[in-house]
Amino acid sequence: MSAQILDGKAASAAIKADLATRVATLAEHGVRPGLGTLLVGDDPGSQIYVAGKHRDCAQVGIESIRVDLPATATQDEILKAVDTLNADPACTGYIVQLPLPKGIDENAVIGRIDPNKDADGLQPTNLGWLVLNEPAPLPCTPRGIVELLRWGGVEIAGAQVVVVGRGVTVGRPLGLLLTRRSENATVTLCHTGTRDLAAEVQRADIVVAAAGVPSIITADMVKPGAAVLDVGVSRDAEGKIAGDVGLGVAEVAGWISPNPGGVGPMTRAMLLQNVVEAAERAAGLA
Ligand SMILES: Nc1nc2c(c(=O)[nH]1)N[C@@H](CN(C=O)c1ccc(C(=O)N[C@@H](CCC(=O)O)C(=O)O)cc1)CN2
Repeated sequence: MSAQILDGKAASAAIKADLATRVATLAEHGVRPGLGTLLVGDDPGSQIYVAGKHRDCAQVGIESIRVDLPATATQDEILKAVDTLNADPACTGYIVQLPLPKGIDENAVIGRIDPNKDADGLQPTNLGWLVLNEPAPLPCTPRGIVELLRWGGVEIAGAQVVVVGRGVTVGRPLGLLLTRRSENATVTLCHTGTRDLAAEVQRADIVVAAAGVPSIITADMVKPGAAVLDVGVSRDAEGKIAGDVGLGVAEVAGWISPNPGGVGPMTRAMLLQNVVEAAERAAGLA
């Protein structure tokens, strides 16, 4: 068996085309959404992702505002930049690119974001709305994963999903999203304290690997026909991506997301979608 490809590039291109028409409609109502990014330091991966977000904005007609601070920026300087974005009327939504440099209190910075401008759905108020199942911007990678599964025709309702990794940008919110009534999956969240990872993965219909450990998911762990999504991004010395899913898994799985070209482009598309939806709500067009 060879797995069907969950092509995030193709799926995100269709989403972006739809968003471009919605941005044009907003323009007819005198509304121009603007996405801000705050990047601190020189992490090579973060530089690539932020540049991609600005390219995406240009493609769909969203204005973009880029704020870069050096790796030496203090907590106070970062909070000041957050306050400036909170106050900037041209910036209708923004993100603080993660991770922040060592020594910075990440939660304090995210907590300072105006929840109404939180394009990432990671501000504590919005994560709280997600727990309460109330409308709010959703975290981009989990939302992108759900959309990619739907796009590929993978049955989510009733599925046994194993998520590997309990990080705040992927694993934890993904568990909340997939267990909503509208998705209705059963989710097991695995992490470094999981006793027998292989046994958990072996009974999964859908595996989401977001551990950041190269090739942690091997072919012998995967149930034949399962959907396997690779969210892991480790980089070698040349900056080349090594995913969490090992060689040979594609021969066993029913669906597989490439990495790059799978969940990453969906993450970026969902960020644009959050920005457009917020602008539509504000304009009374939602
Ligand atoms: N504030 C946030 N920080 C981070 C998030 C997030 O959702 N919000 N998630 C990740 C990184 N991320 C988004 O910022 C992200 C990851 C990957 C991609 C992407 O398009 N990847 C490409 C490959 C690009 C490359 O060559 O490296 C792909 O998969 O095809 C976009 C965004 C951590 N931080």
